[in-house]
Amino acid sequence: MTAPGTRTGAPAQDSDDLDLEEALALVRQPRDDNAGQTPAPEPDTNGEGNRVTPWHQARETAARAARTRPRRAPVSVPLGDALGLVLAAPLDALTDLPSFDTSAMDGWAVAGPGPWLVRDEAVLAGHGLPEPLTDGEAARIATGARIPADTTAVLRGEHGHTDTQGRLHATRDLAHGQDIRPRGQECRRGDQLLPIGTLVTPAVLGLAAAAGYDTVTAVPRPRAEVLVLGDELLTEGLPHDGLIRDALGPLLPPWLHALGAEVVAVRRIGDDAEALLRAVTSSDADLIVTTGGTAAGPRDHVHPTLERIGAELLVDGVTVRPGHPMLLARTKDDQHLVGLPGNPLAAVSGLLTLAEPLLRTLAAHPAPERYALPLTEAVQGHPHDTRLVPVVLRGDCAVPLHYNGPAMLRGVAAADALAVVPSGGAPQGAQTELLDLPWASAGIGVCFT
Ligand SMILES: Nc1nc2c(c(=O)[nH]1)N[C@H]1C(S)=C(S)[C@@H](COP(=O)(O)OP(=O)(O)OC[C@H]3O[C@@H](n4cnc5c(N)ncnc54)[C@H](O)[C@@H]3O)O[C@H]1N2
Ligand code: MOO
Repeated sequence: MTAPGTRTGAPAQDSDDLDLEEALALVRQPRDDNAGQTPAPEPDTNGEGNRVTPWHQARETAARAARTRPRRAPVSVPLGDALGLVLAAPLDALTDLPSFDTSAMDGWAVAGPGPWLVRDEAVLAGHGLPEPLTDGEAARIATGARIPADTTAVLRGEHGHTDTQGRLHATRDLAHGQDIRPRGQECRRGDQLLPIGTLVTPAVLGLAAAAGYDTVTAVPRPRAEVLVLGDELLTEGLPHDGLIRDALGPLLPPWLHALGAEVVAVRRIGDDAEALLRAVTSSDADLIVTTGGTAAGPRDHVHPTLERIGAELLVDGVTVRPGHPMLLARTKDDQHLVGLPGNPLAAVSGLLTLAEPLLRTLAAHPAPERYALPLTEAVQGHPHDTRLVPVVLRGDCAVPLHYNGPAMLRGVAAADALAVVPSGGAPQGAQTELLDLPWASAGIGVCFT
């Protein structure tokens, strides 16, 4: 990645403590009313007195957590379902490619020097072996058709003409072997075309099919289960009477899929501690993702549930805004739970901070290249936490978006990436690390099917 951004000296007010309008204006008009004051000391505990994890470290912990368990056995997957998986076995050619000598052009297969007598029957692609040519003979041939035995070259249609006696003449010099693709030109049967660990892209699917595969051997998608908590959530219609629409039920499954997971279930648990306990203990998913209930309110059941089942808390709070109450726990030897905060942008922050590295390891995806771009505007920082701020990419710059409050999706819905703004903020022009969003990256994540 390019050099990280310079930090501004001006500590900023925590965006969570600002009122709505101030929060909206944060990026537009960086505040400097704290300039010159001593920054608040770095807090290292959450509300429970436990250590919180720095943002970069939280991502590394999540990536490493999944390495402690054996990877699930490779699976054989039909080509139509393999997009976005990673090869668990090398792709060795099952055939020579091309598998027979083939014409590279529409024209005539010719034998020996011209002029040639043209045979009546044409040679078409997809047909059986044509009759051999005799010296001085030509046959009309299509691109991709099998070359008749004893053919010395293919003359392109635009480079030949027939005279009044029906003899074919070349209008250009014709080299021996010209426009014949010999069998095995691209590979021989058994050649390794792609190594283990290759991401299955559309091009890989095409190559696998060409090389004779109906299925590929791949790392299976890790199975994820989503548990949506909260009694206040509606699944349809307009918000009313203090109830709001569930934004995370629709957001998470396709996003998790883009991160490499197979979402096996989405369950709505409400604020029912016993239902949450049952759902967690009965799940055989590799990853359970909960939404809401991470804080310490009377209805926040995630921590007590993890305590009841003796789960190991690997990350309990992260120095990132939004999303700092996010958590990662090991619930069984081969199962993790990511607790996403209920505020929707905070949940996105948790998804990218904890679920993405964990799933990346489980799915054997390569880590994305870290990169940075300059910001078109200064971005206000948190005094001691990293901020994740939605941006759009324009040319070689990142343009911060304004609707970036923890409860807002308006910014991220228009964004290409999240800017990783260090504590203290980033001035205009600062090179700032970016996390691409799956629909905007050039990677396979763009495929949501
Ligand atoms: N006393 C404190 N209160 C809070 C703190 C704190 O440090 N001390 N942290 C705040 C922060 S920051 C966040 S983030 C939230 C985290 O809360 P929870 O994870 O416990 O989430 P809930 O309380 O269940 O919900 C928070 C908020 O989000 C709405 N929500 C929940 N689920 C959804 C959903 N699926 N779709 C749309 N919106 C959802 C919910 O209605 C609440 O408005 O805690 C703060 N409080
Ligand atoms: O800052 Mo919370 O973590 O609202 O998202």
